[in-house]
Amino acid sequence: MRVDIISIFPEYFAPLDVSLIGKARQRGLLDVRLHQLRDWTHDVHRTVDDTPYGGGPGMVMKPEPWSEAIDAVAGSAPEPPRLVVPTPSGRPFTQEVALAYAAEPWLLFAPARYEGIDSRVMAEYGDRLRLDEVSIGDYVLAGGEAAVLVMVEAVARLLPGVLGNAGSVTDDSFAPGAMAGLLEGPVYTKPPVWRGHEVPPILLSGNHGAIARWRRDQALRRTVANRPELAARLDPGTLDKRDRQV
Ligand SMILES: Nc1ccccc1-c1cnco1
Repeated sequence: MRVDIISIFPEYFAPLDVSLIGKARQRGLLDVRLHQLRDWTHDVHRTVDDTPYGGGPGMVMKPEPWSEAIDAVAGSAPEPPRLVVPTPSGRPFTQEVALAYAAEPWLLFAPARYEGIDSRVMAEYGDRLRLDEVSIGDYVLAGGEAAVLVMVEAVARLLPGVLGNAGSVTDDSFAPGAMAGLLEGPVYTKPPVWRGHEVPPILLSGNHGAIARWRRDQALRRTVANRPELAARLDPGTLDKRDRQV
């Protein structure tokens, strides 16, 4: 997968050089290319923003640098990238969206600063680049760069070969499968007793069926406690009679 990111802060993406993503790039599983938006400005101040038409606070990112940058990166490629614009007013970025992105050969992220990008840019590229405006959550960030980091990590870990233990993907909280729709429950490792806290004995029992049952009970409890709206959506058919006792 190729990932292009256009930003006025390309240095923000240094974390993509390390850990899981860094290794995936070194192994050729992921091709991340960073671009400085200001390289497509033509004034001495390398201006990328201006005051909003209609008045109001803040500044809006000008359309010209973005269109020149997107054209330079995506060009007239026969198979153009999918354009992803992080915005608080976008549709929710979910594991389902991450899975859809992981199936794309090429993503182009356009993180904005200020009050956002002139909306004519989205109108210009909406169809040809299959524009997706997405939000990573209901909170206010200073810009879309942090959201791009979140999305690139969520997507890259789904790519074949990136995660060492393929099981990790299928065991995800939000991945399809036996734990589908449930939050992950508590996890433990050695030592068996730490500061007087014992590991739940069931986990040392070697009874894999009972362990799976216990883990599902714990996941269900945590989901009901922390995300009742997810618990409410669970398919009754997936809740066996013991689940209903939780
Ligand atoms: N708050 C923001 C400001 C600028 C660009 C994206 C966001 C965003 C994305 N998801 C939540 O917030």
